[in-house]
Amino acid sequence: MVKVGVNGYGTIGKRVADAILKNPRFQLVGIVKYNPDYSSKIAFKKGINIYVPQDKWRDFESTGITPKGTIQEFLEESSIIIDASPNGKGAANLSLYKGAGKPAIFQGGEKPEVAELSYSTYCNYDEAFGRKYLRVVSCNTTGILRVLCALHREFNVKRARVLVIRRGADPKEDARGPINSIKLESFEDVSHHGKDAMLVLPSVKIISQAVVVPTTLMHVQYLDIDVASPVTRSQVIEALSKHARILLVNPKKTGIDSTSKLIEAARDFLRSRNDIYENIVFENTIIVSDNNISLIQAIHQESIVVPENMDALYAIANIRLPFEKVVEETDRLLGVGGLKDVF
Ligand SMILES: NC(=O)C1=CN([C@@H]2O[C@H](COP(=O)(O)OP(=O)(O)OC[C@H]3O[C@@H](n4cnc5c(N)ncnc54)[C@H](O)[C@@H]3O)[C@@H](O)[C@H]2O)C=CC1
Ligand SMILES: O=C(OP(=O)(O)O)[C@H](O)COP(=O)(O)O
Repeated sequence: MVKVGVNGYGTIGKRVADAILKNPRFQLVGIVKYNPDYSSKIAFKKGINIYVPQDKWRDFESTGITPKGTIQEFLEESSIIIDASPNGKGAANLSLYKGAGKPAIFQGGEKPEVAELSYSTYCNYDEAFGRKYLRVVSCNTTGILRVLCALHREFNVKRARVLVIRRGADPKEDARGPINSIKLESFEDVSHHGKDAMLVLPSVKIISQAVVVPTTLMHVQYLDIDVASPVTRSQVIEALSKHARILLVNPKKTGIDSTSKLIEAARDFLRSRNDIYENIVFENTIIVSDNNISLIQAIHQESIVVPENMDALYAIANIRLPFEKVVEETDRLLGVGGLKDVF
């Protein structure tokens, strides 16, 4: 078993740690926690090893948590690190990983330069082998790239424009906003998603813009895509349906026409943490005209990148399986696609 450590146990780190626990190819060495908060206590009670900064050791002990070791020991005992630290902190952590000679997978909140390759399974899985540092692109970018690369495999995508309607905060982030506003994501003309997506899929011209809305459940995206030659709507539906990580939902049949109902369905389905690993494409919104395709999809920001982090582990651990096999294995262990039965 390949020994994997998770540095940072927030929204992404706790989900990736749980995914590692489900996969017999990998052993979760433990997590690094920086404060003895409620999530440290829950992880400790679940039997997960907790590594801490040396100067925080007593704080953890005084709340009843016995650390397994220090960050230095975490680095020594892990063969691969998944860095799930807050935006920008991964770049500082890189020197720790380099010092310990350990490969690492970073998240999309880091600048691309943190890693050798910005990564998204449906697009550049094969390029990830032999790399020491990978960066799984952000949640919106992952959602965009899954659709673009699923279509690119069949129809040769030429250009895409994307409007990202971005959630304001994750459910636990009670200090973020906006509260009563729809806000431009930045002062720039475009958002980072298109530029990021082009690092992974350079042959396609991708432009994105984003607004931020007062909701915590999911992002919503509008994609407008040109392919090389005319296609039909049924060809597009067939191409998207080939992939378990893209789920078509028909609002007329299911009554699901919102992010809140999607999350409720995931809750009722007893998905852990009501996670939705799949892009949810609203089937009625797929419009195809000649060589142009447009659609609206919802992306569960807290969990969408978990499958891609797991696939990236195979590549960085040099477990050389074909694309289809690694995707099937990750999806089966996480239960990706299971929601299809209820939609
Ligand atoms: N939350 C989301 O919707 C998504 C986040 N991401 C990316 O994943 C990364 C992590 O984001 P979240 O899990 O949301 O953050 P988070 O704030 O929920 O969790 C980060 C955790 O890292 C810990 N930490 C603090 N200093 C650290 C350090 N120096 N090194 C390692 N960990 C440290 C924090 O205590 C916290 O528990 C970011 O790059 C973010 O952009 C990607 C996709 C979706
Ligand atoms: O990767 C995400 O969004 P993004 O794809 O819009 O950059 C996550 O929702 C994290 O966003 P945050 O940096 O607002 O916490």
